[in-house]
Amino acid sequence: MQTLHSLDPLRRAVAELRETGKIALVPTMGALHEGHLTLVREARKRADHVIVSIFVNPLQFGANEDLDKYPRQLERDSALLQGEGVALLWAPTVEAMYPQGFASNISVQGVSEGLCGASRPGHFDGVATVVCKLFHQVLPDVALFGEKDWQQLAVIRRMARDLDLTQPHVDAVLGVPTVREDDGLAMSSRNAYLTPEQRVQAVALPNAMKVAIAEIERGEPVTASIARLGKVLLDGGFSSIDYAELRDADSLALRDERSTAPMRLLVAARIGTTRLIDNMAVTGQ
Ligand SMILES: Nc1ncnc2c1ncn2[C@@H]1O[C@H](COP(=O)(O)OP(=O)(O)OP(=O)(O)O)[C@@H](O)[C@H]1O
Ligand SMILES: CC(C)(CO)[C@@H](O)C(=O)[O-]
Ligand code: BAL
Repeated sequence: MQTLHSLDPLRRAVAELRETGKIALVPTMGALHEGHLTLVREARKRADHVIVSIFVNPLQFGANEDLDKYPRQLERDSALLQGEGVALLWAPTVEAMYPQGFASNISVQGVSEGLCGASRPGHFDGVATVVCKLFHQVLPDVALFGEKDWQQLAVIRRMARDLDLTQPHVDAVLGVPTVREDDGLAMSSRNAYLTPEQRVQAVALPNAMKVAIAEIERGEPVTASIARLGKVLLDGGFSSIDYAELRDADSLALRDERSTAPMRLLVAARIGTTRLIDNMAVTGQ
């Protein structure tokens, strides 16, 4: 596996790989876990060469967020990716990604608004801008993202369609189902911030979501179920709820009572200062 940190060698390496087959891109911020490795394994099934990017993207962190303390473990991550048969690790420096004077921004309207877009202003502009750059740098045939970050996936799909990133080089933006710990907590690099006690409490998030979904699917009023979900989390050690909302799964539009489109329950909540997100399908609406 090659590891590259600047753009010219990356372009040369990508051109060489493309001569011998299809390329899949898996963008990450590192501190890899089984969720990321599942994306890599899915990528290997869909292309001849897998390129993984590791870049803790300053543009997508708010002023009071965890950019400085975000875990950086390049050596460990590199060994894991080597073991998964990855062809190339693209780990650009901040200067390589954002050269002096960088002044551009990709902003996706609609799907970026509300949910994480409301609690993390500017976050999805940062995500869209870096992912757009990654697509242009690597020109992948397929790019894979986790459903754990459901709204992010929707933003990237919208951007890829709007900016023609899916033609001619990028065939697909592929979502991969959320990989969970044995107790049901969605794997996330930020789980490492949890104290042992908070880690035990954190499982209330998927559990309370499953209860709320069962209630909603039985036809109980959505608002009451979501209010109970919030109370269970706050009683169980969570410090605040950023949002808990039922949305149209694809457009992320607010739920329309008469719609039969697939729905998604999306939640973001904090334990101490650690912010956890999760989302699950709601059927039978
Ligand atoms: N549990 C998971 N299952 C499937 N995909 C995941 C999971 N966790 C992360 N991913 C996906 O991996 C990619 C890189 O995510 P990232 O590096 O931000 O990891 P993360 O665990 O989501 O970190 P964070 O704690 O910062 O949210 C994204 O497409 C993300 O959706
Ligand atoms: C897609 C991404 C790599 C862009 O920085 C990031 O938001 C992430 O890891 O989910
Ligand atoms: N996993 C999404 C990236 C972020 O939280 O900044």
